[in-house]
Amino acid sequence: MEFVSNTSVFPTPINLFDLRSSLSSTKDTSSSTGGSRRRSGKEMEANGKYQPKIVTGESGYVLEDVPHLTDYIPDLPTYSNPLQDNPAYSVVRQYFVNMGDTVAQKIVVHKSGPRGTHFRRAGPRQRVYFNSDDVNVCIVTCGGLCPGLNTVIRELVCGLSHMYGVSKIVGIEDGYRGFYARNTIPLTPKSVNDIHKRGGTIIGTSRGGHDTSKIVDSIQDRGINQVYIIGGDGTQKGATVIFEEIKRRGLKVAVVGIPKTVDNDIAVIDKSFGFDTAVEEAQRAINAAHVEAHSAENGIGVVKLMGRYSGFIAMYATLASRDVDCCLIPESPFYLEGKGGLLEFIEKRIKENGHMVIVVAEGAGQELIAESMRSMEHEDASGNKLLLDVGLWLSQKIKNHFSSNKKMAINLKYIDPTYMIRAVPSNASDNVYCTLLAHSAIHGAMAGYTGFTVGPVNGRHAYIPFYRVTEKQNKVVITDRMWARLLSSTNQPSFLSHNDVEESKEQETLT
Ligand SMILES: Nc1ncnc2c1ncn2[C@@H]1O[C@H](COP(=O)(O)OP(=O)(O)OP(=O)(O)O)[C@@H](O)[C@H]1O
Ligand SMILES: O=P(O)(O)OC[C@H]1O[C@](O)(CO)[C@@H](O)[C@@H]1O
Ligand SMILES: [Mg+2]
Repeated sequence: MEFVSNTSVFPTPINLFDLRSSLSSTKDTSSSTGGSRRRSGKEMEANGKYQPKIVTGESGYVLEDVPHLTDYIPDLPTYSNPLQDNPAYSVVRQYFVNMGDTVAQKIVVHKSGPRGTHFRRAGPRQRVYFNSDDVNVCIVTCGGLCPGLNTVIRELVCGLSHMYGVSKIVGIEDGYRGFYARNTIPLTPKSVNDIHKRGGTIIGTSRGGHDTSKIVDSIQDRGINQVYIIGGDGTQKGATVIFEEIKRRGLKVAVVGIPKTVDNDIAVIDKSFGFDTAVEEAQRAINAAHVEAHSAENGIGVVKLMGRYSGFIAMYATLASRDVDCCLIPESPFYLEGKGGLLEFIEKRIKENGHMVIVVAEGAGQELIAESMRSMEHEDASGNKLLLDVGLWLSQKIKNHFSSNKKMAINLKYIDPTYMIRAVPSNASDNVYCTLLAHSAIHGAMAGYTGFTVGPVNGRHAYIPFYRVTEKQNKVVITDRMWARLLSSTNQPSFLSHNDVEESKEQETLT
């Protein structure tokens, strides 16, 4: 069986045979939310922190379940789901999710291998734990911008209102600190009707300012009982401690995380919303760099894209464009000078083609820059390390290289579209994805689940415990096929020695 590696929590393996009847039940009854809820006694550590709900079954099946309000508030009343009287949904055959449905984390399996980790399938349940008239919702957005934030807000408001008849919904202004330092913004289907056409977030966002007790005081004082928190890995860590404090106080408040990251660095989920839009927008910058480079003698276009610790945007934008000669990401160390170095490659490519385009993710080569510049080790308000500008640094290094000894006259143009790619509204497919995320989040909260993040796992939306999306970041695996595809498409050097490759493979096996 697979155990989570988070050291602050200790999984409790539970045999599926004890729970099979409730897990496989097709009907949601007022006394059952699924088998795992019965184990509430085992779920608390001595310090009161959440302990993962692990259910094991035959052939190495593991369910990493999410908390439920009834884990710590017994005998909560249930209500029939208003969706069954909704003309749009009542006609759908099997609209309610079977209580035993789970989603596999790994879909490539072997005949004799274990079935592996599963998550509870997202979707509406026959019985809900909130009476629509009593629901009091708040929505907050935290961290950096991402295309689709407004769409998620819109779909939360419209979904709550149209599917469950909820009318008390407010936005918390400017991120976590807004809970205790700002007024709330009332949100109605009418007021959010057009917001998906705009970039940014209409309720504002911020970094830093997470004060757990002040936030939970504010939730309690306002009588809020469903909290939807949209944000990246830092935000989901913040949501975890809010959930723990709410549980410690014994409040009937569902805490739901909706993962947001333009960098696509959140683990477990297939892809984050806004990522596709960002990759598409990055094409415009790469095209411009290509046009400039192609039209000049020995033209070089350098494009810096976002990606603090994960180079997904740079990798996908490069693969999509086909005009890029070299892509540099944080996960793949490179070096400039000497045999097999970047400068040698640039010289060769310019001689061959007369121009070239380089895409660099903002987190690439940070150790190299720190070696040649005095690093100040600054952090932002959330404690994220502030990066040195790799695009400017690289451009200067290339210029210096070619001007030294009058090697070759080059024409270099540096394009930095980083904020432009995340400030745009989401594209069509991201809009649909945001709708599904919002709806899955609403169904989960109404069904009494809490302390979870929602997201697609192998194409199926699932409820994922917070610790699984915060324990590690999603990164490009440079020994995977995708990075190999990129290397073969750009024909750039891998900058890796045999030892580096072996080390990287070892690390991947350990995680
Ligand atoms: N370990 C933590 N515990 C509690 N709160 C946290 C933690 N880490 C970050 N936060 C809070 O979460 C919010 C967002 O964090 P952060 O600025 O790191 O953005 P993020 O959610 O990771 O999104 P992005 O992808 O834009 O970086 C901030 O208000 C920050 O104070
Ligand atoms: O300037 P800000 O708002 O702190 O955001 C910059 C960071 O945010 C991200 O876009 C993640 O949201 C990173 O790619 C980037 O480093
Ligand atoms: Mg982050």
